Amino acid sequence: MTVTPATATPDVSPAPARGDAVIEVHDLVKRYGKAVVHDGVNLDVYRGEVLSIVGGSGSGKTVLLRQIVGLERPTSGSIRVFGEDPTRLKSAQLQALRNRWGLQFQGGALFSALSVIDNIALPLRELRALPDNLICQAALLKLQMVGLTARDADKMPSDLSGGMTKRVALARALALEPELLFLDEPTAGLDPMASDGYVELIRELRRELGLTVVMITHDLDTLVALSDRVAVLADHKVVAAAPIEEVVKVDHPFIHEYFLGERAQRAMQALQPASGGAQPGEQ
Ligand SMILES: Nc1ncnc2c1ncn2[C@@H]1O[C@H](COP(=O)(O)OP(=O)(O)OP(=O)(O)O)[C@@H](O)[C@H]1O
Repeated sequence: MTVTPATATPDVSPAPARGDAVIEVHDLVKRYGKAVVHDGVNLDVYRGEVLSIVGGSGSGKTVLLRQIVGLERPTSGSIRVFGEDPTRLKSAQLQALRNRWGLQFQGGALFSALSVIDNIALPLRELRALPDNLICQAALLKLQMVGLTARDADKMPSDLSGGMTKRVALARALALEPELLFLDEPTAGLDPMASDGYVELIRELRRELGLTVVMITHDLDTLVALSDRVAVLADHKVVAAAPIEEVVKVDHPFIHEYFLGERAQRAMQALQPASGGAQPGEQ
């Protein structure tokens, strides 16, 4: 694809819905004292899509995710996930809602004193709904799903490479068979091969499990390989939410800098059909 010079104005409307909206963020304002992080953020995430959030350092990507999953309260505005407002639910209802998503947060450390299999089994044990032998079997299945084997089950986190650690964290995020997966910088710190392997894994899981994925990433290769749409956070709002090909046409300084540099142009070449990069609507 040829990257067209930016011509349009900010605030591109979201692409047509591919499914119903799983996440709806409307007029979100978030302030810490006088410091404004979000000032009128609007964003919908549709069932089955991979939506990536990009933005400069400190633009509020993680704070947005933390509000969506109910770890922080918005100053004003509304957030709905599967039609529910996480900030207004009682703890049992919030837990039921949380069971519908998996989180792999940046530095989402494994518990160092627990083995790989016990880390993966933890969310299932917390539910107290299954006998332990079934929990172990379920955790083993998740381990295999992320490309590891039963031989890795008894390893301790300190024995794992960076790529394996991310895969175990992903297996734990998938333990409760979520419909929705949040990934914060999933490939940060991985070498290019491990990063490519991880991207391929997410693609397969998404295809096989029909997951909706919301991902924060600085890594353009990951962004291009996985995203159906990209939401750009700048000026305290979402200034574009659209397929990458449309986002790059938006006339905004951050978008110029981020998408139209030399490195970006190389990553964008992966969007050409022959390369097998993610095509909008790919399942
Ligand atoms: N609990 C908090 N109290 C006060 N300020 C906070 C708090 N959490 C985040 N912030 C501020 O909110 C802003 C957005 O932070 P956030 O971590 O969401 O940025 P980000 O876009 O994820 O950045 P990066 O790409 O560097 O990880 C930052 O200025 C940060 O200092």
